[in-house]
Amino acid sequence: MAKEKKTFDLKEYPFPTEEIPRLNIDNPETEKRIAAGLPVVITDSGLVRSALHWDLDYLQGNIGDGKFTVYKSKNKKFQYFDDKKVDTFKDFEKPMEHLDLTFPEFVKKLKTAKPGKDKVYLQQALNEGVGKRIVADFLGFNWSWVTEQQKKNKFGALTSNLLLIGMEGNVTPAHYDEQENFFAQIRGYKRFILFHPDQFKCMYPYPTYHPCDRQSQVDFDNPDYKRFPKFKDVKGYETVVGPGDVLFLPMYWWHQVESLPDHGHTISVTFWYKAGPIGNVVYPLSPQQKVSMMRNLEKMIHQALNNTDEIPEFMQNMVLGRYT
Ligand SMILES: CCC[C@@H](CC(=O)O)C(=O)C(=O)O
Ligand SMILES: [Zn+2]
Repeated sequence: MAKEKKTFDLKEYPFPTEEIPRLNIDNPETEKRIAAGLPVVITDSGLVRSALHWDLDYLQGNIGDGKFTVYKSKNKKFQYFDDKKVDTFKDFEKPMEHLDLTFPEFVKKLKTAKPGKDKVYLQQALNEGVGKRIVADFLGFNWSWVTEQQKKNKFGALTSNLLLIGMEGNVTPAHYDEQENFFAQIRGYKRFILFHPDQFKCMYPYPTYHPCDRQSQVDFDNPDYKRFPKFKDVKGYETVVGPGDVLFLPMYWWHQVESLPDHGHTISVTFWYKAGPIGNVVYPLSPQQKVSMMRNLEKMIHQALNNTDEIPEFMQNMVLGRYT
């Protein structure tokens, strides 16, 4: 008997979205969508079956006494920034604070956080430092399936399995990644809002040399349509993933991710894969290839000018009145 469809009270955004298909791992459509670079929620994969019992107590008892990367945010947003680029932007204000905490210190902060006060988000790559029961759980992941997907789709190497433990209401604002991602949900519910790479023109990412490279400048809660007029034309896809669900999140697809309010803290694990080898170029170029080209051109101009202050005028001189 099919599981009754869970319904959620979701915040309305000012753009239309379509539902991302939820397909069983054995449905032939599932692998077709992965091969086509289309998002799909894969049910009954068992990818993280050996971790579905993970909760804060179990993890605290078994994950080890090392330090974990935890971000703290004054609001609900956890916008990634590249520390290595911070000093190229003197007046850059870090959107969140990086703490290194033991697991018990993290759990205490998570449990004592006051509504509307600081929120915390643990984001730590699973590595050999974890306790042996966690290692056993990790080895129990459905590696044969995900490795088969990696090979079939000619993905590059597995780069990391990031453990994510977020408070309800936490938001990772819209951005894209340059890796393929099988996102496994273990506990709680996360809303994913995705946009096709061809929506780049509506998403206005920061410049590549900015600490928030790959992140959209648009504040979804208060869009500035003067600065970002095309955002009003954006069209998205969305889904809510729950325990056992795996979302295939293709490289360069934009996504905003929210730990649903009123559903408790969330636990997730990512399976990030490098891009595969570039085959022969086929025209017309894909939106993903055009994003990659824009990135390379921006980086080249930044390097050649060797002065970030000169870049805006250089870019405008090249385009305004000539290609506009
Ligand atoms: C640091 C990674 C955060 C994650 C989104 C989320 O679960 O909050 C994401 O963006 C991804 O898996 O690509
Ligand atoms: Zn991401």
